[in-house]
Amino acid sequence: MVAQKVKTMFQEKYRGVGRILISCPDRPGIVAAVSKFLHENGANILQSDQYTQDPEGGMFFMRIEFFKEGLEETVDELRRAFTTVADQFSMNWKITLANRPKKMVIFVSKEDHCLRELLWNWQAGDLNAEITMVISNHEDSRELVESLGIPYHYLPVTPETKPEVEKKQRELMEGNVDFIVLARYMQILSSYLVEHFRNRIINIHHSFLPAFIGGKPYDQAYKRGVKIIGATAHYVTEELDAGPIIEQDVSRVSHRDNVNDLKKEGRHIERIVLARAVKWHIEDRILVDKNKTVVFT
Ligand SMILES: Nc1nc2c(c(=O)[nH]1)N[C@@H](CN(C=O)c1ccc(C(=O)N[C@@H](CCC(=O)O)C(=O)O)cc1)CN2
Repeated sequence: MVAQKVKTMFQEKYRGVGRILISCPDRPGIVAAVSKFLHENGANILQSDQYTQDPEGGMFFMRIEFFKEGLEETVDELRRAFTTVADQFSMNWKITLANRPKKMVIFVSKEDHCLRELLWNWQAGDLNAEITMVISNHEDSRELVESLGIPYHYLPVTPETKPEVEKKQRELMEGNVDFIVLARYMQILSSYLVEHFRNRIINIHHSFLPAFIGGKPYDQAYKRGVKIIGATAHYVTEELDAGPIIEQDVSRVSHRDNVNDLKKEGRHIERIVLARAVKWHIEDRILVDKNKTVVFT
């Protein structure tokens, strides 16, 4: 069973590995205090990244990956102990377990190239996640998804039924989701979902934002006569395609390309950009600062 094989592999590979993600007002002594805390609590730093916006007094961002024997059994005690350091520096922080797979729910409509990329990466063992279900407003991907033993929920949507459908989506995911990926899901989410999953819904927009927001971006790009097309992975906010950007990439096109040529080239970029963003989210590499991100790759 693919799911169990993926889960077991990561549990062994990342046993005892934890991550601390921190954002706080910058001031001297933060790195020293966090390093001292980890040393005093029997943890060994494996990787440390930090970034300060403005030495004159901006925000400070940090991601530390560490090893501590028996972490899985003592992580709650470590979190309680860290509050002293966190309070001293007014930190926004979290400590996560690298070997606990995040529960990922994928939303898809008819276009399945991004879904397929995520499933392929997951099967290959590159995504430490448990795909707990796929939700779609079309039946097209049911056979593919269920062939991998993943539950598939078909929930057609109209403007009139959207509120009750979103309520059903929330009910289906309850207790079974850490984050959502919109893999070319062509429905605008209401604040009912967006607020509940703040900075935990990743969308792939098929343009190089902020260009060509909204529907049919390739048609917009073709009409504009662009020489570059792109894709953008971002966290979903109430405002369409305006959330914190996580990853982008581009590709050259020319006057010889029609709209379908743009879409065909665009599908390659969309898949790669979304997979990168999902992997970074799973690995706790993304910190959100207002409407921007800091990504520690
Ligand atoms: N609250 C948000 N929801 C969604 C976002 C977002 O940024 N905020 N991104 C979109 C993805 N998207 C482009 O990438 C997009 C999807 C759908 C539409 C749209 O006009 N949908 C219509 C219905 C269209 C149909 O039924 O075929 C609608 O929802 O009324 C525009 C852009 C995902 N959701």
